[in-house]
Amino acid sequence: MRNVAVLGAGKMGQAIVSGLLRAGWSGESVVATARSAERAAELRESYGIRVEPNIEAVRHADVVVVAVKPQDAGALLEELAGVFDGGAPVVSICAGLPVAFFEKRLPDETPVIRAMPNTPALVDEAMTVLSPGTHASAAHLAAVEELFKPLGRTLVVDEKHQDAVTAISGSGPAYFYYLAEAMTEAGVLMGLPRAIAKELVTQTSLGAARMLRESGQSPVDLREAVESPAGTTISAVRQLENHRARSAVTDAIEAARDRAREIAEEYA
Ligand SMILES: NC(=O)C1=CN([C@@H]2O[C@H](COP(=O)(O)OP(=O)(O)OC[C@H]3O[C@@H](n4cnc5c(N)ncnc54)[C@H](O)[C@@H]3O)[C@@H](O)[C@H]2O)C=CC1
Ligand SMILES: O=C(O)[C@@H]1CCC=N1
Repeated sequence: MRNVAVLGAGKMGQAIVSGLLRAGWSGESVVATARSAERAAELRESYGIRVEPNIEAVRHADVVVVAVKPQDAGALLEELAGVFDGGAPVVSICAGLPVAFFEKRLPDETPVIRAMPNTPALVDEAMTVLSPGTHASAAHLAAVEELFKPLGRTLVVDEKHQDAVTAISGSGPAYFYYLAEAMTEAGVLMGLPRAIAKELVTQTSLGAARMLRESGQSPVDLREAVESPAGTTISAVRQLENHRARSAVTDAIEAARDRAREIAEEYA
């Protein structure tokens, strides 16, 4: 693939663009679209990429990434009707919207791939999960996977899992930031300077994430190794259990999954 078009380069689209450029794509090969002239200028200046109207952007694209909000996807596809011939694979990162939403609105046999990345793409640590649509061949899927690989890790799952994926890894960074915020505030409450509390939380998050990745141990084993008998950690964990934190996490993630399902129904 030589040319990629990112339609609707907002927060996630911009993260993808920045990752592609770090991976060696030239500014000439990446075209983005934006709704305002200010945003277009900002993208051109920051990344040296081309910013064009949607109908121009798709013309020479070898892959088209739809990165608008789900509620804007229908209007965007209407704009492309009669212009986009369906020759290039279309990758949707829209939460909730099924492959069928795109297949219904794009030319017959357009290869569509549903993808769920996350914002750590900005530091090449994204989790991107891909699901091929009806007309996406193994070659299309492999090419799109190659596109996302430099941004972090990739996985392929059946589309039926995408709402759960969205709830876990798509939204997931926000849950960690929420915990990081709460831990930092707790440090400040106990008298730590905010900058020190933040550094403690940040390094502890990184260390814990690397242990999960590199130790081969389960989260339970890793937690038990920190919990000394009658020690400090078990006292904290008892409070988390008392406050039903595990149940809150499960309910929160189910709510994200349910919202993805609602989005599909709202915009079908
Ligand atoms: N923010 C996140 O962490 C993640 C977001 N997503 C998905 O990515 C998509 C975008 O989300 P964000 O980047 O957070 O939203 P955003 O609002 O920052 O970006 C969307 C951009 O699309 C632009 N846009 C809308 N209609 C347009 C059109 N017709 N032509 C050109 N530009 C248009 C908007 O002006 C905006 O800049 C959503 O569908 C979301 O579900 C997926 C994974 C993670
Ligand atoms: O909150 C959202 O709807 C998007 C999808 C996953 C992350 N952000």
